[in-house]
Amino acid sequence: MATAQDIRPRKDELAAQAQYLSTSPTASFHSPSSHGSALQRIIPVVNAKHLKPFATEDIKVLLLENVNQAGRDILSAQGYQVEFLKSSLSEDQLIEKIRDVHVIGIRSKTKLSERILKEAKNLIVIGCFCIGTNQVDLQYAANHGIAVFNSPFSNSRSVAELVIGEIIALARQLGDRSNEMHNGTWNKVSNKCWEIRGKTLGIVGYGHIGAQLSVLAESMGMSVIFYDVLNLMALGTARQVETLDALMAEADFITCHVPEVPETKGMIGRKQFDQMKTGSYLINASRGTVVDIPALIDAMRSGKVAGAALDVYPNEPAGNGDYFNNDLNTWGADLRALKNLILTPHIGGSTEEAQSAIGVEVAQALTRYVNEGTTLGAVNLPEVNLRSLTMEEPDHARVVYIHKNIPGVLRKVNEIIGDHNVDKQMTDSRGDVAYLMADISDVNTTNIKDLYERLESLPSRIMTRILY
Ligand SMILES: NC(=O)C1=CN([C@@H]2O[C@H](COP(=O)(O)OP(=O)(O)OC[C@H]3O[C@@H](n4cnc5c(N)ncnc54)[C@H](O)[C@@H]3O)[C@@H](O)[C@H]2O)C=CC1
Ligand SMILES: O=C(O)CCC(=O)C(=O)O
Repeated sequence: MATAQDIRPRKDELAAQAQYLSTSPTASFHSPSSHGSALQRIIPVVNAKHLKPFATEDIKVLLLENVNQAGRDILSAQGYQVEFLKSSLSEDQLIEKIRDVHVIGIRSKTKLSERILKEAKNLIVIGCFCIGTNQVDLQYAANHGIAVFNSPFSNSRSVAELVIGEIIALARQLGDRSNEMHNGTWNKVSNKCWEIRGKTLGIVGYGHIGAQLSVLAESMGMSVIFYDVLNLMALGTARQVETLDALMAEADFITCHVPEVPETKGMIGRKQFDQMKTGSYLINASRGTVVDIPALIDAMRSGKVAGAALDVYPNEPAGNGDYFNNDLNTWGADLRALKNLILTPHIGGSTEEAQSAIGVEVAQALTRYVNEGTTLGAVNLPEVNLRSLTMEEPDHARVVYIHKNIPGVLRKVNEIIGDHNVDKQMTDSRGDVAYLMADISDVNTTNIKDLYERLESLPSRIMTRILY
């Protein structure tokens, strides 16, 4: 099994380095979930040396939840051993599998809790092939030197378009009319069917998706208001309101685009439904815990809410099949019986465009991290990057030292690597964890082994990797 200290000379791979030009996934003009980085680019270096940690055929990658082919191809092309599964796994199955792997790729269903990550002794990096990272214990991962990457906006447009479709479908009761026709019933009605022009859309969470939706909705003649914990620039003629209460009371259509965090759990509950205008509509394509579904059922039965669209649920099945029943969520049957309710199986980001873009973006981030130690775009570690080594620097090695953020560590590390020529070095910290990268020259495999062992023996050590 490959380990980080395995310093066998890598195969001679002189292929030019992939010319990554991806923007930093956390860079955004207003994203609150970004970690403060300005727009950063991975600048392609002519004649860059392709660093590798150890024999790449030893790197085991487990991809769950039908990760897109484009991403699978990038990882396989590196020579990694890639195992691909269409669905997610039960906790026990996952524990068995994760023990072995260095890289895991998931989407929104696989929960990487502390219990599971504790078993992942070889894991160095997690790729969330989606936006949300609430399914991963990010702090536990950081404290154990496991980097986490996601794709923060590649499926935003797909979600926004789905919501636009749903606004019209709800206003015109399209789901019900279509179901009736499928059952042979002709039911030509205009009662309580509306144009969306001139209606007010209330967006809860004005991030990547909310802002995109704002532009689309205005172009169809809607007025847009939004509520966000941050003070944000309103696009077009949209208007930020001070409170969620104000948004609930004013909007005709309310759509949720907040992350799953403790503050958003049950954010739309009985009190909020009471505040809504009678005959208004609710859409949730964020996370299932954001809306109190029994309260929604009551609000729809009473006529307060005239229609709703749900794409996400507190419990979602691991794979496709006949699972949307009361075993999954106790209120499943009550929900399914409601009129003018569009239920979709978490497909907000499920378009060909989004999935292949996400596949490429996350697979490239994983490859860069495994091969070069670059953390640009990581959601739980500081963002650290060094200019690439070139082919003219054959006896160089890159030291990656993830350590506890405590005083005195840099002095100790520099005592160790300072025996060699340190060409360049960068270090940054995030909370309790710090990440150091240094390129050193004129080192042979014996030096590298020695460096590795000395760094590993420091009490501050979380994880050491040497790439060359
Ligand atoms: N249905 C699906 O397939 C998909 C669902 N999602 C979900 O949508 C969520 C939003 O995605 P993005 O727009 O890309 O995220 P984002 O991070 O760009 O925006 C989220 C916005 O919510 C705001 N926010 C956070 N807590 C809040 C609170 N308590 N009250 C009001 N506003 C709050 C933030 O300030 C931010 O502006 C994701 O976290 C994910 O869970 C994302 C993609 C696909
Ligand atoms: O497509 C998926 O599996 C998950 C989409 C999603 O919810 C996300 O990107 O956060």
